[in-house]
Amino acid sequence: MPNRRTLFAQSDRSSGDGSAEQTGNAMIGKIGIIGAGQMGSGIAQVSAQAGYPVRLLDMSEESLKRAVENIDRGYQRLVARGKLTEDERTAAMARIETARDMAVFRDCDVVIEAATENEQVKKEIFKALVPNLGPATIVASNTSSISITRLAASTDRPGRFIGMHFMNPVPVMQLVEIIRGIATEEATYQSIRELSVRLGKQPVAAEDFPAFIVNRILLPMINEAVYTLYEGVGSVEAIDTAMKLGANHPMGPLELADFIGLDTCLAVMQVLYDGLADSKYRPCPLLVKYVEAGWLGRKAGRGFYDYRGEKPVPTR
Ligand SMILES: CC(=O)CC(=O)SCCNC(=O)CCNC(=O)[C@H](O)C(C)(C)COP(=O)(O)OP(=O)(O)OC[C@H]1O[C@@H](n2cnc3c(N)ncnc32)[C@H](O)[C@@H]1OP(=O)(O)O
Ligand SMILES: NC(=O)C1=CN([C@@H]2O[C@H](COP(=O)(O)OP(=O)(O)OC[C@H]3O[C@@H](n4cnc5c(N)ncnc54)[C@H](OP(=O)(O)O)[C@@H]3O)[C@@H](O)[C@H]2O)C=CC1
Repeated sequence: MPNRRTLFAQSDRSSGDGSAEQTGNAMIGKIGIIGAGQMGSGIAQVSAQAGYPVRLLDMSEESLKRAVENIDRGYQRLVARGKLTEDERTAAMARIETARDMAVFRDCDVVIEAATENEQVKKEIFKALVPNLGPATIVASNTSSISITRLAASTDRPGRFIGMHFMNPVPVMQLVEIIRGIATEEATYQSIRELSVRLGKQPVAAEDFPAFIVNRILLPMINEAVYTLYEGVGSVEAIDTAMKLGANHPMGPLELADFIGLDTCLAVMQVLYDGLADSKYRPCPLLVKYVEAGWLGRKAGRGFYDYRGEKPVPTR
C-alpha cells in the first residue's frame, strides 16, 4: 500500500477543481460529507489531505466550527511531526468548504453520511439528500451497525449505495470496512474500494449483517466490560488497567467506550440485539443509564470518566 506521504504528494499534484480527471481518479472527484462530529471531521481531514475537495455539512454552525478547528489541530500535529509541510496544511484546509444546505452536494461524486447512529435520522437525511444529487453520485454510509440494504432501500439509488465504515480516530486507523447492500452494483464497490486506498486506508469487505465485522466483535466486548463494572467485579480503573496490561489493548474497554461515544455503543448493541435476536447481545442496563443521563463519554465531558478537570477521573 502506498504510504500516506506518497498519497498526499500524488493526489495534491493532480487536484484542482475536483473533477475526476484532475484528481487522476476515474470515479471520485469531489467528496461530500454529512455530519461534522468526530467521524465526519476525521473523514474530511483525510480526504482533503489526499487532495480531494470536500463539502462538509452539519445542521449547526457550532459543530462545523468545532470540526474545522479539530481538523486544523490534526494537521498541525502532522506538521509538528514533520509529516506535512505548512504549505500542504494550508492547501488541505482550503479544500474544505462547510455548509448547512444540501445543495452544496450537487457536483459531488460521492456523499458519505456520518451523522448520528439512528436509522430514522439517517433515512430522513437520505430523503432530503437525494433530490440534490446528480444521477451518478454514490451515497455511502459510515454507519457502525445498521443494515446497508435497509438504508439503501430508503433512497432512489440502491445500486449506488454502500457502507463505508471508517474507524475512530480516522486519521490514525488503517481500516475501512466496505459493505455491499443486496443491490449494490460492482462499479460502486470498486469506486469506494479505490477511494479507500487513495485515502491511505486498507479496505476489507464485510457482509451486510448487524454491526458487520469489527463492531460484531468489539462492541460485545465493551458491553461485557460494562457488565463487569455493573456486577462489581472491578472498578472502572481496574477493568481498564486489566485489559491494557493483561491483554495489551491500547485503551481499556471503558476508556474506548467513552472515546467511541456511549450513545453509539448503545445504538450498536441495540442493533445486534434486535437484528440477531440473541440475549447475549442485551445492552447492559448501566450503559443505558449512562446514556439516559447524557453521560455520553468524551464528547459530552463525562462518561465512565469525567473529562472536565485536568485529567480524566473515573465516575465509578
Ligand atoms: C465504533 C465503530 O463503529 C468502529 C470504531 O471505530 S471502534 C474504535 C476503533 N479504535 C480503537 O480501537 C482505538 C484504540 N486506541 C488506539 O489505538 C490509541 O489509543 C490511539 C491511536 C487512539 C491513540 O494512540 P496514542 O499513541 O496514545 O496517540 P498519539 O501518540 O497521540 O498518536 C499516535 C499517532 O497518531 C497521530 N494522530 C493522532 N491523532 C491524529 C489526528 N487527529 N490527526 C492526525 N494524526 C493524528 C499522532 O500524530 C501520532 O503519530 P506518530 O506515531 O507519527 O507520532
Ligand atoms: N464514534 C465512533 O467511534 C464511530 C462512529 N461511527 C459512526 O459514524 C457516525 C457518526 O458518529 P460520530 O461522529 O461518532 O457521532 P457524533 O455524535 O460525534 O457526530 C454526529 C454528527 O451528526 C450530526 N447530525 C445529526 N443529525 C444530523 C442531520 N439530520 N443532518 C446533519 N447532521 C446531523 C450531529 O450534529 P449535532 O451535534 O449538531 O446534533 C453531529 O455533528 C455514526 O453512524 C456512528 O455509528 C463509525 C465508526 C466509528
